[in-house]
Amino acid sequence: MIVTAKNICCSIGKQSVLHNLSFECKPGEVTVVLGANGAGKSTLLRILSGEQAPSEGAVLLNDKNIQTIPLAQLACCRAVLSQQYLLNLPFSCEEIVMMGRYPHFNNHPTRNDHDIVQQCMQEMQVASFTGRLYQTLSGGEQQRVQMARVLAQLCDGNANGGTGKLLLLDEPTASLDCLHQQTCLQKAKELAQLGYTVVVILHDLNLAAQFADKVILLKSGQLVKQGSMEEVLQPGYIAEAYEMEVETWHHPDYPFPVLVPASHKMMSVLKTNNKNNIHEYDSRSFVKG
Ligand SMILES: Nc1ncnc2c1ncn2[C@@H]1O[C@H](COP(=O)(O)OP(=O)(O)OP(=O)(O)O)[C@@H](O)[C@H]1O
Repeated sequence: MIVTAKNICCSIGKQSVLHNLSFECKPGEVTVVLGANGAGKSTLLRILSGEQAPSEGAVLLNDKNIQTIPLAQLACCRAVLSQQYLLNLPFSCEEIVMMGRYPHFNNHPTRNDHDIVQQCMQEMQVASFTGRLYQTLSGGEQQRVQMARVLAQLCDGNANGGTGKLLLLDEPTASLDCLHQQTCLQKAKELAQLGYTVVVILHDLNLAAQFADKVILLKSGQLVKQGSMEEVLQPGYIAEAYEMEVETWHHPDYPFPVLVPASHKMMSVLKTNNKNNIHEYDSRSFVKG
């Protein structure tokens, strides 16, 4: 599914939150939205999901204005992981994941729905929480259950094709440990490779470097830069968006750069090329093991 944002503007009261944003998110790609706190990332995601209408401009899904697509139809092809889920009712974990299947059945879930719930719980490593009350889980465990729910919403069982599906994730790794950050974004990448269109808000520049095909970098609701990961994750653009200096390090064994705050230099293991603020490791300086 091609997602086209056309001249998106959003005002809340007198505050202009998003200014004239235009971009395209394509199937097969993970698009990462970056920007400082308050830059407008979550507002943009709500507009891309159809939950909120822009003040001006439009979001098109395969050339169709998302605001004209019936909710029941939208729920079968796009899933959203929001930042926070406050829940006061005593649902079990599998009941939460089953909520992702609600758009797909009328009164009772089928065997296929139950199978998909189990499969998605296994993929997010939450199958062992079956029978547990959701509220009794830790923050990161709850986040993984919510991720299983959005996967279940878009899953179509054995076929598992991704054509025509849109996955929107707002800081999916915020509460996750480093292993589960990798599991979660690896899953997002796999789904993109199956043909899903995936949009992820992240704060960690290094996770963005590792998983993004495309990056949209915002500052105060305006586009700083959009393009491939290599084009956008440049010290100059990062400084503009975050008012923080970073350095970009490259290692010959890794296809993506490492971004570090400029104050934390490891001069002993670096060969410095200050011209572009880019550093290259001397790999012989590292001892494996
Ligand atoms: N309902 C609202 N009423 C007033 N201001 C709002 C409302 N929703 C968002 N804003 C403001 O709009 C701006 C963008 O908010 P948004 O949540 O999109 O930022 P964000 O980039 O997702 O931030 P963060 O990284 O902190 O999650 C912020 O300044 C926020 O205070």
